[in-house]
Amino acid sequence: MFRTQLASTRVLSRRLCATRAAQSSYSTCARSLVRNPGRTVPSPLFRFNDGLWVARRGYADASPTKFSRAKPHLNIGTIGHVDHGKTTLTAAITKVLAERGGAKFTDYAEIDKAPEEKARGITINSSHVEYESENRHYGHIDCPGHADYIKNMITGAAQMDGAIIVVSATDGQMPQTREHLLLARQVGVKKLVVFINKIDQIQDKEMLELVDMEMRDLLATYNFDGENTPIIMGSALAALEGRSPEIGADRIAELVAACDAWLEIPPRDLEKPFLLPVEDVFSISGRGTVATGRVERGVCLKGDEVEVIGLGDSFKTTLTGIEMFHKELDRGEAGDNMGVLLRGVKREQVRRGQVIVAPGSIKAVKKFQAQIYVLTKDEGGRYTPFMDNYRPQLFLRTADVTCALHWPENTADASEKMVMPGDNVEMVCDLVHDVAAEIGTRFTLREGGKTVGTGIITKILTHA
Ligand SMILES: Nc1nc2c(ncn2[C@@H]2O[C@H](COP(=O)(O)OP(=O)(O)OP(=O)(O)O)[C@@H](O)[C@H]2O)c(=O)[nH]1
Ligand SMILES: [Mg+2]
Repeated sequence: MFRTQLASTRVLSRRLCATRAAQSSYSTCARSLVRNPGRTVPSPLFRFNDGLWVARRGYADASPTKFSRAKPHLNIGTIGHVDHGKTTLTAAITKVLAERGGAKFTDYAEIDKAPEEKARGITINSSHVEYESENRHYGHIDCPGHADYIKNMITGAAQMDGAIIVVSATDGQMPQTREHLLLARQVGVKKLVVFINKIDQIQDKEMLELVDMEMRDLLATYNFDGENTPIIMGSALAALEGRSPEIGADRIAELVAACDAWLEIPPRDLEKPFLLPVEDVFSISGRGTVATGRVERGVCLKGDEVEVIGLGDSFKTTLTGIEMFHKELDRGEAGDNMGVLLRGVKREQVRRGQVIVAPGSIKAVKKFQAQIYVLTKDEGGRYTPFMDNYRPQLFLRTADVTCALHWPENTADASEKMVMPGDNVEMVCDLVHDVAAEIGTRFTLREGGKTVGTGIITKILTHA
């Protein structure tokens, strides 16, 4: 019985979405994507990384009110189809937690009038709120429009460790529910919590069961744990308006508890394997070859064995010295700007664009599939579309290599398909030289001195 119902709701929702998707993409495109005239972004919320502005981890230090490092921090956000209640839910969470002393209430209007941060032509448009549960401190991102979600997730502006996907019980899953799920998967979100919203409008209990079943199916389709993912049903609006706690505030509390229990804190930079992108190389007479750069992740100790990877030349060596500000150190860690002395290595063997890493922790790749956001002309990007075999420069960490963009295998009409400025596409990047990269590594595409796109690796196709 469920199956037939399922099929018919699917047909219905497919029809509904076509109209809705069209509406929403027009309205969000029309939203101000203004080109940035300057380069500085005077915001405590973002930092510049690999040519992109990304939300700072623990950005809430900037707010003197509540932030304390006593509780582990997690970045999350609300995702889901337009109008399903993401912003209402965000406001409701702060309201319910404010009553319990874990947040400052941020009302709907405050969240929805997101600050616009403009940098290097990419407009970042998202709202950050913070709150505390029993065990954790959360930074929470809500975006005002569908196009912003896509862009922010690909560029890394909305770096989420976990997410709350909001689905309206009245509509069930819709196109952007699916699109955001796919993107969440692509950008490395491992776990989600589902909030089925607007249950104040549903009389029929079976309808709720149906939405629950459909969501579990859909989660599994995108490789999330469909069986065990917590699904909470409630009404964000009831919680925000302080009525019917059995579907309002109590359900919000249940949602936060589910986030605490189910969403995992990813390993932090210091716990990850060592990686130093090479920025510059010197030869110091009597001592040997020194490579400099800023440690991206992990820790290194003097005497460690390391691997130099990328640009056609990968080999092992030993760190015989670590230096920072002309001082010798025994240990370097993520964030340090340092020089490392490499045993028995000639200057010509090491080049900017390679990485020095813990052996075996990353490989060089020549070809990968990526989710790419193509900047519009108002964002500083191209004026015209491009086709298969477009060849921009790809910037990844300190590497800068030419690449050819192709449609993935089995794409219909690949030779005629165009990519328009403003599009979000999945394409294959074929590099002229190999570089160290992995799933989740971000890069930018540039042409003639301007950024034309940004991307994130979703699948490795060929190792060097
Ligand atoms: N009846 C009812 N309406 C709700 C509930 N939650 C949200 N709404 C209404 O649904 C509409 C959309 O809510 P928003 O929170 O703006 O939805 P959104 O997902 O943030 O929308 P976009 O940001 O435009 O994608 C508003 O009119 C809300 O008042 C709920 O639990 N019950
Ligand atoms: Mg909203």
